[in-house]
Amino acid sequence: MHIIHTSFECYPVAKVGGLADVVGALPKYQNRLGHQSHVIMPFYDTKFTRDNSFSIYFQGSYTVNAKEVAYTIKTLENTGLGFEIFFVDIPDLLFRPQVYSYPDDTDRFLAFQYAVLDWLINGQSQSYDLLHCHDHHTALLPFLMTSTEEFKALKTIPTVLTIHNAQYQGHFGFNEIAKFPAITDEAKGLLDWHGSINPLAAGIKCAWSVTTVSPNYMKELKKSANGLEDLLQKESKKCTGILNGIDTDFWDPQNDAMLIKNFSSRNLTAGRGKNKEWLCEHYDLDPERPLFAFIGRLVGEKGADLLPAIVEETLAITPEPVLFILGSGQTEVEQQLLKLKGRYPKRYNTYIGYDEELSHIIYGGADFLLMPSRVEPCGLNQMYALRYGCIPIVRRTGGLQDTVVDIGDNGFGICHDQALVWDVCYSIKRAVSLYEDQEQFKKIQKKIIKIDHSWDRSAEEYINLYQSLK
Ligand SMILES: Nc1ncnc2c1ncn2[C@@H]1O[C@H](COP(=O)(O)OP(=O)(O)O[C@H]2O[C@H](CO)[C@@H](O)[C@H](O)[C@H]2O)[C@@H](O)[C@H]1O
Repeated sequence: MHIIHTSFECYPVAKVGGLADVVGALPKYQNRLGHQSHVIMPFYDTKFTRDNSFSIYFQGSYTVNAKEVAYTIKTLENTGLGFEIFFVDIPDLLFRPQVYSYPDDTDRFLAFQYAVLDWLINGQSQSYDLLHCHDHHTALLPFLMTSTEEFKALKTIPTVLTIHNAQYQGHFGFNEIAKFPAITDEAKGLLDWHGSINPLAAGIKCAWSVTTVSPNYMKELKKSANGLEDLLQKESKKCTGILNGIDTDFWDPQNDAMLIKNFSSRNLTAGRGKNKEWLCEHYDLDPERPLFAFIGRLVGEKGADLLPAIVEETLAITPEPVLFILGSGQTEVEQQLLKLKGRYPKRYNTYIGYDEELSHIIYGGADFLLMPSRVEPCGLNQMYALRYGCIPIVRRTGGLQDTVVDIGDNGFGICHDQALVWDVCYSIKRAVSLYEDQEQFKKIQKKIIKIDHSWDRSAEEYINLYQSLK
């Protein structure tokens, strides 16, 4: 099949979170199954675009509501990514250093989608068999393809919308309807959800198929989806959950160039020990104690607001653990975490910011990874942690529930039910007991490093889904 993924993130071009990891890996694994899977994304002003060469593939312009906008489609030369990647260049709107968080984000998302559709109609000799859009930033594509005159030439192309996170829906007011091509009242109804234009809702209504990134998250969304639960129940027949994979070419402790020391199950303890040593030396932590880490966006969904209290409670009452936190997000949480820095010498530290390399060393060196998420559609961190022999401590929610089994149930992780400080602290205590039983601790590490979460299986599940839509 000839597939095009549309996304605002794709690793290694631009990454804010897990969306980038998925879009940077899934097409490669689909190509390995004998398909032609491509990506199209915005052309940003980032290190990646400065460091690489691009060629012009197509130049065009779209007209929406009598306003003509010129765009250029670029391709990356010698991608080495395992898939072909195209970029929409609209300098005024897209060529910026950040992916999101601009006041005109709605205009940016719309312009990108219009340019993609115009290119698909006017700039392609071979048409695609399927368009796969990711999250609300590109969720209007199925609506535009089925419900507007301008883009109706594409209405026979099947569309799949993957919801990586239903908390973010991209809604805006009907006062911005003039930004759309002329549409009928019926089409207006498709854009509407509770009185505003809701791109994610429109995507759910108009896509041929809707997926979430784990089966359990799809079940949860039907009960609670930030206002979209009724819609997901109604559209239930076309909704499925497909668990994400991880790119095991890249996330491979044996060959990961970002690690201080590579390792496999044969030299697991020694190899991981070197990564832990480096972390403890650089961040002034005691290497003799069990090291608990958190990596992620410091936002409520990830339970990040609980972290300051978890640090204080844990270090006040338990003599053993050492904690390290890598993340950025809500300023208040960042400041609270920074404030705690001097208070527990050798036992707590934090790096506020985004650092891909450091994250790999943490997976390869920390003993336990904390994921007290309130919402976790799939979660990639626990899968990276497993592959690197770092035992996950997770709240039973979304994809975490699908991927981590508690040691008490003959499993390999530590699970708790609620996103509460007390629950997490209790799990930390259980983890310390496990760490004290080094024989059992190492046995579990050897077990988790072998768990297969590579994309092979999930890439095939997506292909089966696409083929069922033909
Ligand atoms: N400060 C930092 N420094 C370095 N690396 C950092 C970092 N903060 C985060 N990361 C990295 O970013 C990725 C985050 O993955 P998540 O699965 O937590 O994604 P996120 O919640 O953004 O995405 C959504 O989409 C993904 C993909 O579908 C779902 O798994 C998830 O549940 C859903 O919320 C991981 O690769 C992690 O290592």
